[in-house]
Amino acid sequence: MSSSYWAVVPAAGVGKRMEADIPKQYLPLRGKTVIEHTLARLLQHPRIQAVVVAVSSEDRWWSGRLFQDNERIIRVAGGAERCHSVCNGLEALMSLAATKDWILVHDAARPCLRKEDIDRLIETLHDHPVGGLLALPISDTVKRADAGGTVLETVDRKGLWRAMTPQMFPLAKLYQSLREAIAAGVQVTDEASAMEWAGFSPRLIEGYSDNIKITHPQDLAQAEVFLKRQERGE
Ligand SMILES: Nc1ccn([C@@H]2O[C@H](COP(=O)(O)OP(=O)(O)OP(=O)(O)O)[C@@H](O)[C@H]2O)c(=O)n1
Ligand SMILES: C[C@](O)(CO)[C@H](O)COP(=O)(O)O
Repeated sequence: MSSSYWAVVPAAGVGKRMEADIPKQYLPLRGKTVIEHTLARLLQHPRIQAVVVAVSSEDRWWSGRLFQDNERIIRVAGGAERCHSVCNGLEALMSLAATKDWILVHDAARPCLRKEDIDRLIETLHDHPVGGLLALPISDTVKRADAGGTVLETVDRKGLWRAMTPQMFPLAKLYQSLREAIAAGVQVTDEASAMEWAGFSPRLIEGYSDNIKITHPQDLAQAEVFLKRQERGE
């Protein structure tokens, strides 16, 4: 029997680095909010059953959004860190999905995700023993610096990639790995690092470079440009 595909969207952050008055996932972007673009990209994909969104309990912006009454959107409480928010989403799916169903975890702050990238993840990983994630090989020279910005060393970039999302793993394995890594005090900044800690080797899949995470103020204008280009079919 073929597996189903579900999405978990961590959307409970405050966006400190964005230096905005509201959480960055609710900032305006080409006539909608950032999160509305992100959720639309996932909901429009025919293979994705439903999207579990982790929203902060202090969130004042979610209610009244376009998706509030969408039956393919399940809201759960966010957590103190991104990994806790994702864990809460996975916990909700444990009573809805099969243990081997594939979960695509995607940041609310990445609104430029293309259907082709979701297609590539599913086509490449649907029968993979572990799962994997979208990523970009690093093409710049990489420096390590001290807190004051003084270069300490140039890092060999051979084999180095930047992780993006979605990150796609089987529900039960991901949920268990994430909970155990968190319990062990591991710094878990993405789902793949929890799977790696559990001894699995995720597969990296090169994605589009416009799948940026809106993190700093200038990223919003960049996302505007990328969405405009995508609308023109570029
Ligand atoms: N406790 C948290 C923290 C972050 N996130 C989500 O995880 C994604 C990626 O995290 P990041 O870009 O770090 O968002 P913030 O934590 O909001 O940003 P900052 O670190 O600048 O505050 C975002 O969609 C964010 O909403 C979450 O669901 N729960
Ligand atoms: C998951 C992620 O987007 C992969 O690059 C990244 O780790 C999120 O990090 P953040 O510090 O929570 O933005």
